[in-house]
Amino acid sequence: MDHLSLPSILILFSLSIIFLFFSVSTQKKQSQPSNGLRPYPIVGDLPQFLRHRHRFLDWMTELLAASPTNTISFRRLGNVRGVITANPSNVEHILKSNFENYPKGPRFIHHLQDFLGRGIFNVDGHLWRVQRKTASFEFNTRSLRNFVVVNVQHEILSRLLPLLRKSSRTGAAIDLQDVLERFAFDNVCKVAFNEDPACLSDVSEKPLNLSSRFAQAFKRAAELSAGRFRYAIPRFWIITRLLNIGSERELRESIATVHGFATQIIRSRKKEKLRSDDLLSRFISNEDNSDEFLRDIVISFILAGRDTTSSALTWFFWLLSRHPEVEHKILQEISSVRAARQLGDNTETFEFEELRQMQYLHAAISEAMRLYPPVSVNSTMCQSDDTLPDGTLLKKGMFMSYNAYSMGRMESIWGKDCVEFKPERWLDGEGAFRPENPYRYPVFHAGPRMCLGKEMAYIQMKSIAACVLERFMVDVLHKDKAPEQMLSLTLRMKHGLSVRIRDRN
Ligand code: HEM
Repeated sequence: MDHLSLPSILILFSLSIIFLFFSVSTQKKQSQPSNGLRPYPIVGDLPQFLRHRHRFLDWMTELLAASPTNTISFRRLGNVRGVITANPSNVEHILKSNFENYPKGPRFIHHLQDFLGRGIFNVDGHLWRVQRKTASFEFNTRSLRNFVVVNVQHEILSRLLPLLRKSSRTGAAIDLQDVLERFAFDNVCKVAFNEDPACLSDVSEKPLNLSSRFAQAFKRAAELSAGRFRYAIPRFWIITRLLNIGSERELRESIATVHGFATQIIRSRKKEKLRSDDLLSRFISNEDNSDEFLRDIVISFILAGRDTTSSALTWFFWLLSRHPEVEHKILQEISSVRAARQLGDNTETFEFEELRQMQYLHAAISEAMRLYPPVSVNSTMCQSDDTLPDGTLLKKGMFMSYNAYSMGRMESIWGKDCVEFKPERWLDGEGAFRPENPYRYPVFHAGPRMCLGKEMAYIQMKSIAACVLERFMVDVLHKDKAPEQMLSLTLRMKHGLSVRIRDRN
């Protein structure tokens, strides 16, 4: 509050009163139910959203499951209207068949623009196509894949395993979510621009250098930018940004640190003319790309790869703690991969080909993401009036979202056992992994904008899971209580995942 001046307090106070007045005065005047939601005049479905905020995804799932076509419409304050679906035909329609009609749209882009600028994650149309073309070419090169494998192995051997070993000796509880987030950040920074923020190294041994300041600022900038989507009054953040107060002031400072650091690296890399296998070096070779453009690309990639794998693995380890039979099968698979090794090959981590052979582990991680998709809800904007395959009408300017979390829990897609954790559902008779249609399982998105880092993500997740489980037992504290969810840009555990590490031998 120390940044708030008197006029800004008055503005905030008046707006709160107006908002409260509308919420309370319209409580009794409910209109006809629409798909399970009862919109109030002016404030729309907002009171219901607020009431179920703490269990938002499960509430949405109940509504979507109760709707005959697994699709509902909603209306927020200020006549912001939209549709949410868990219906694969609708998802295919918006992400592929009628892709051009469903861009991210100005609302999404505006929220993240200060942070992401014109990076791939935050643009539509021509700007997106140009970045996508270069990026998808690079993501399909063997040299990038090797670069990822080597960096993952290095982070596991030099930081993750020593940290867990130390923790197993002391017996102290650690927050596994935090550890995995630090790992993912180090790793994606190496891949994006060959910088090592060393987030996972022992904090006590590390002075706060420029890259760790970058890491801290990046974390805050991502949290605060995501927070803009959660305002009860949409676009209210624009006022606090204008006044440069509260979280918007902190966001501005964090973004300045992130942008400054990235620009400095880009300039020195251009001057040195040193090339490596990271993504920045690959984009820099096109001399038409400005520093600002390169900065935006790098930041978008870091954001895309930062909290996604850590979110998936955190839920995976929690699910594993409740399913020892799955852990047992993973361990059997790891030992058979080890047993098949050539004599003299003693590397502690796993090569790409060995990871590829771990089909059951692949299934178990995919199954964890079915129940807890890192990007749980994703939104587009309808560009011109349209009708979805299930008959739902959409008007120009409405949101069109799909809910991957609910889709993972739809009986219509996965059958009666849809809420159970069963990696076997992904395997054929021979035990080989059977990929699912991406419109039924849009965990990595689908269609022309599908995630570019999927293979990179599996390399990272499988390497970590295999190396950790082979050596340690991960005892989750309070494992019988479902962790509270926190919906940021990714699905996180609100209070982290407290675990104790024990040496398996
Ligand atoms: C478990 C891990 C991951 C999951 C579940 C995941 C999921 C997704 C999803 C749902 C989208 C669509 C987002 C949107 O349109 O707003 C996306 C896009 C993207 N992902 Fe991933 N992702 C993962 C890891 C990664 C990694 C490690 C990278 C690489 C650094 C990456 C790079 C990208 C990029 C560049 C896009 C934008 C594609 C475009 O707009 O054309 N992802 N991802």
